[in-house]
Amino acid sequence: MTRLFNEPSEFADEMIDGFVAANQRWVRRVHGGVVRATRSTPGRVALVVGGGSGHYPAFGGLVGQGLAHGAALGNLFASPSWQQVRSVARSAHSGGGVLLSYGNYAGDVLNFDQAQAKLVAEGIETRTVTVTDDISSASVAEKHKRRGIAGDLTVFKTAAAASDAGYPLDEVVRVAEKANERTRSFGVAFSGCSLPGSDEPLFTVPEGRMAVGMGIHGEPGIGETDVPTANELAELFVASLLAELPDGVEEARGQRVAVLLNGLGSVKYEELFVVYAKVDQLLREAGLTVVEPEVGELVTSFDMAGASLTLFWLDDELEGFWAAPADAPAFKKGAVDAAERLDDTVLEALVAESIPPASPESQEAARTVFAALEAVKTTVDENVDELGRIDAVAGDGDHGIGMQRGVNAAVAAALDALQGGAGAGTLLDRAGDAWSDRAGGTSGALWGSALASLGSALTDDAAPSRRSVAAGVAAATDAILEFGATVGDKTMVDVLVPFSDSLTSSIDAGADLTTAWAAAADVAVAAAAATADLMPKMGRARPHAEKSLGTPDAGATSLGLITRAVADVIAARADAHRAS
Ligand SMILES: Nc1ncnc2c1ncn2[C@@H]1O[C@H](COP(=O)(O)OP(=O)(O)O)[C@@H](O)[C@H]1O
Ligand SMILES: O=C(COP(=O)(O)O)[C@@H](O)CO
Repeated sequence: MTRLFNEPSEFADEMIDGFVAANQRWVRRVHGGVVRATRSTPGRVALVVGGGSGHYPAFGGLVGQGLAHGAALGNLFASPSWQQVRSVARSAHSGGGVLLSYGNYAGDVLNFDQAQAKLVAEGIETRTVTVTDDISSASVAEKHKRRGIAGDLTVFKTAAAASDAGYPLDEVVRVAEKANERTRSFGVAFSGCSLPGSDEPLFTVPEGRMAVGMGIHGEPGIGETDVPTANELAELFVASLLAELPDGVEEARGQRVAVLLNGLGSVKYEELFVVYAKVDQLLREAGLTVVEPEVGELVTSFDMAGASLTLFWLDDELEGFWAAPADAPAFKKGAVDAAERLDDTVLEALVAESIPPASPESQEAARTVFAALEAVKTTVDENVDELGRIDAVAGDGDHGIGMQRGVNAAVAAALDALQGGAGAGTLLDRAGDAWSDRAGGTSGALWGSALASLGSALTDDAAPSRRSVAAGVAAATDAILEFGATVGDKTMVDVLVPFSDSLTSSIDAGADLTTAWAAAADVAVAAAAATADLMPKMGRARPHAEKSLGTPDAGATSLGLITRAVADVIAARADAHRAS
């Protein structure tokens, strides 16, 4: 369990502060994460990595010469927001384009993809390679769906070395994709982990048992056995990984492999070395040549007890890049050339954007929107634990705190906008931007997009009409549907679509906004409860499908609660107008 923390909600930020203070030789803080403290050669590809915090040395510990140029650092076990990724990429870019690389998790994909689209739109050539090395997480036929674990390191290391060799972006992508195809990992866990301030572990493994193939956020594995001896574990690791050769490798005998034996958080280095002795012996007996192995903590899962083995099947090109020098806080190899240190100028200072002019009617509407956001905040605060509990049944238990982080930031940004004279459109746009930036994860990206779309529909020009509100909700629904879920997948879409349909049809039938919204909120709350009967098909909950039957979806539940809270604000405003 985590013993040392101050305010749990501040843990990730305080951890990054300390990490940067202790590693100024290598890294500098930027909005959203860290970048190298040394100047990169102009025109070289910038490798930007990232993911949730709680996996140190992934991802900040892997920033430095010969490794990543920058890392976007999310909250604990939650992906960074697209704004964080974009900010780190802008700061790391030195004219040769950007390669985004990270483990294949739903929230990360969603946010890194959005960041990529924004970077491309502003003229920075950007590509992505996701890491999919965990062979327990999907079959070979679906290997593109696999999660990324310790294999992050081999992909990042070789991509960075290719960039240092002057390869252009297309070629760095080719090397990273080849490295990913040739990297295979297999992990086991002996205990779960507890996040700071939590009374309950996020997940557990029964005493004396070993979860085979469990993921680094407690995603279920492929089986459970009694805890084996160190030699038996080595045998399991090696046999499992030799049973699946990557494309382009016909037989194991005669191959050269880099080997990573990774501790997941609270297994001692000494234990790892005992396991490694047998791993090394077994690989040599199988006719493999081991090249520059690594034993230690490379990608962890907070204080989880467990380990993983990674085989990186080398060819001449990959071996050269694997062996190339690197100098990062948590990973060093050979000797890198001295590079010029950058000064401490704050990178990517957040420029406050001016508030565009708005009509008095839209400014008046902005006050109602602000009151609605405050009501959303109250509802989220009141339900934060329950939302976390629901999410923990099949997800990672952070939905409540993620929503809380998002709505707090949204209300603060909305207040700034209101004080600056914003109309309803701009206020919603600023609130959405702050929500996704601060919350990160899946729901942060979804809520950010939804508020921005609603804002575009309401504009700053006129008082919103009941028709423009319904059109705005429909636009927000379309924006969420862009993320790929459809009705029946057990997500917030199962609430948003019937809510929006009900609102539009009541208004088309002549209802006023108060009546139409209240009726639609009833539909939303009922639809949220009905998600209990569905099996999840998206996001973190997907692999836990059967566990989630009988429990509603967390994102659907919070949306149902929010529609009801906003209904009360709309009704109160209508009463006030009638009275005045
Ligand atoms: N593609 C998607 N489209 C719409 N909603 C989604 C999608 N993927 C996940 N969700 C919603 O996001 C919620 C998870 O949010 P949250 O727990 O805050 O994010 P994270 O999984 O990043 O921790 C789910 O309960 C579900 O309602
Ligand atoms: O947890 C992570 C990403 O999870 P999402 O739930 O998909 O946001 C992160 O730790 C891995 O980068």
